[in-house]
Amino acid sequence: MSKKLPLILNVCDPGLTSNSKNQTKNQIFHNLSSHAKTVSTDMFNTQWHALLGNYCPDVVYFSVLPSSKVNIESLKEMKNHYPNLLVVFTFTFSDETEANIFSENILPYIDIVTSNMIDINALVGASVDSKITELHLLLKMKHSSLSCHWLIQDGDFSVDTWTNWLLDQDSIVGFHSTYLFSDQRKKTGIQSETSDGLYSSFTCFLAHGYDVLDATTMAKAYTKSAALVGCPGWPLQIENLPLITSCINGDYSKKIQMLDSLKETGQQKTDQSFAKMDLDKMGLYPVVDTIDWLDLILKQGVKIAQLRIKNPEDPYLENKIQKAIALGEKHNAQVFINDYWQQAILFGAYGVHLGQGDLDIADLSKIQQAGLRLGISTHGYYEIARAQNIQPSYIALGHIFPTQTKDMPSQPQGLNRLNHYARLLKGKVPTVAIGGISIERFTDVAKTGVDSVAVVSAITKADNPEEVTTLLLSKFNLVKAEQTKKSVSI
Ligand SMILES: Cc1ncc(COP(=O)(O)OP(=O)(O)O)c(N)n1
Ligand SMILES: Cc1ncsc1CCOP(=O)(O)O
Ligand SMILES: [Mg+2]
Repeated sequence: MSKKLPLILNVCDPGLTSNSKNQTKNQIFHNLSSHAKTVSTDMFNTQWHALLGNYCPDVVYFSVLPSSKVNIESLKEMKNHYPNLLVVFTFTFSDETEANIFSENILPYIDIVTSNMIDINALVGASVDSKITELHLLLKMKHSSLSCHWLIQDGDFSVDTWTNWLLDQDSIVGFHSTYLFSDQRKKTGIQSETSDGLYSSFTCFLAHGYDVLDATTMAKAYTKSAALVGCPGWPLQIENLPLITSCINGDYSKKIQMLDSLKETGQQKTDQSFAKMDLDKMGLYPVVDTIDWLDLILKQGVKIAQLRIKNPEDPYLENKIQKAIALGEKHNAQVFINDYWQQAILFGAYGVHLGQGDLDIADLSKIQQAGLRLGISTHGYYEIARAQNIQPSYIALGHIFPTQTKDMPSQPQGLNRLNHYARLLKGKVPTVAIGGISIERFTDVAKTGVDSVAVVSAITKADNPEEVTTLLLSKFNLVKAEQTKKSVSI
């Protein structure tokens, strides 16, 4: 059965429903495997109920229109009937009256406002050269009770850098793309990132079910490849991912901000990259919590594994970490220590695995300078872009399927997304898939092209763990052999 394509209800000014701007938008929707139904504001105002009933859109996108053209009652009723329906609104400032209508009547029903810096500055009465932190403060003061996101487009022609800011009540995230007047760019003749392209692709990714951070990251990658090659498809080039900076009051550490700002000031990528993995020793990646388990799997020929002890009060923690390192050396295997980066440095581990929260407290420069490998957990495009800034030894992608082993705040990614991530990162940084990977699902996961497949319960809950370990090792080798055969015959 074919999957229904995401649908966007595109509401715009009556005179603009069939103009060339809308054709460009429709092309973007098409390139990104979405459908759009374009209607005028008049039609939305009078027939929103029937439109929503007939088309069941994933996102309603108010693209080019003055705020005063939207019937507030229709908008309000729609949001009351469909509270989970995402509403994106592109705000353009024309005069104070329009701005007041937008702030007072429209904004309460909008999930994401897309706009450019000049219009948002005008909306809140900020000067044109105000810093993003000042703008954030003014927005918070003016709209303190609101929980929507603001995606703001900014650009600097003089350095050919195009920045988007994603603001909410608590954080500012910057997404920067630099073109440096590239030759490819000159060929396409596209002078700047077009905000229409950015907002339309952003809306598409939302309709596909990505969250605002992932959708912004992907829209930046999409518009960058559009400027470079003209008419791109799904974002599959890691070079086009934006540089992510300036997370304040958010979840991210000063350490990562420091790495980001080092990059911003032109620090060479290679200066900070973490030690490399031995790719030939990736493959089945068991994650276990005791030395006995580690011993068992390494004896079966596993060459990459992790010691993951979740009790920091374990009285034998240091002893176990030392034993894990020694076992790795004995079996010539790449053994990672989960979480305890200081002990891993102290005892000379092969590598450390850190999740997004761990990155807040770890000293990444110390890990890198000690020559340890670093693996980082990610759960989508935004975190992949951030992890890529850090240049880790591998990027873990998860969780792929529902798992009983760890409480996950995010949704399972599924094989389709994993396929895209694996293609995006192939040849750039080694990848590890993790989460809910059973014996039955193992081959399909390996076939996505990831370098390693991490499992916990598939081995630790098995009746015969030794047998399952050898089975999974051979399953991985089989897929790898088929992939090598294919790449040779192409
Ligand atoms: C290979 C691999 N991928 C992901 C994780 C999860 O790390 P994290 O998000 O820090 O969660 P904990 O494992 O610490 O609970 C991992 N350990 N290994
Ligand atoms: C540690 C971890 N990180 C993301 S999912 C997961 C647990 C995976 O365990 P299982 O293979 O049993 O689903
Ligand atoms: Mg962790």
